[in-house]
Amino acid sequence: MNDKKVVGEKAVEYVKDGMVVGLGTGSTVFYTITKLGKLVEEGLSIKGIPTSNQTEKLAKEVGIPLVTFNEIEQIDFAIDGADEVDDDFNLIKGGGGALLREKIIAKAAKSFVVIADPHKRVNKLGSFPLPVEVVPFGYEMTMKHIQNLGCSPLLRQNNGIPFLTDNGNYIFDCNFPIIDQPDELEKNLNLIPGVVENGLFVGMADKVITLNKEKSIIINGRL
Ligand SMILES: O=C[C@H](O)[C@H](O)[C@H](O)COP(=O)(O)O
Repeated sequence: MNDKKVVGEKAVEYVKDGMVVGLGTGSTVFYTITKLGKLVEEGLSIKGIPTSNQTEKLAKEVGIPLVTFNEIEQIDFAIDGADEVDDDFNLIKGGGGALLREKIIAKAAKSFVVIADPHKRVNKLGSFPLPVEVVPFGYEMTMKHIQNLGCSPLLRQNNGIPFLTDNGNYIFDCNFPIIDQPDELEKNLNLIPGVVENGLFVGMADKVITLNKEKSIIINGRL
């Protein structure tokens, strides 16, 4: 079994009948959502709230009933992947461009569980370029302000056309040197006019499910 499947399916064990479940985005949580779909078919009663159009489509395909924010008071449990996880369980997310909705859902969840194959574990964040979502208006100027924080921002593109998030925004992938103070950087980025959100998730993960070198499941965190 591949690593993503192992951690992705492990997270499902925390999902209980009656829960509203935040459904993350990406190739790891794909396995979580697929497995949840099977359990729903067998009688598990949950409602999902998706973090992207891609996840909404997948959840519908596998038969998970979905809700929107106007139908719920809170999210019981959110499950998502990450691009990097540091020793303090801070994350870089947004490799797939879904960081804004992912952060809204993680923040709204009573518990937020991250599933990460071992390659995602780092001592300090920063090897993976940090995704920063910006509004298209004035993005050239927004880029300069981001650059002044000490990175080289690269506008994410597909065949020469700017990548658009589900929210109609652009993404800058920002190469910072090692990120020593992710909490400070997260705040400073979000103070720039034009920045909608950035992919630093600081102090948000309650639990991280990963594998050790021997491929045994390791579960760390606060839950
Ligand atoms: O925007 C995408 C998300 O933040 C993903 O959770 C992250 O990129 C990890 O994705 P994957 O599980 O495909 O590595």
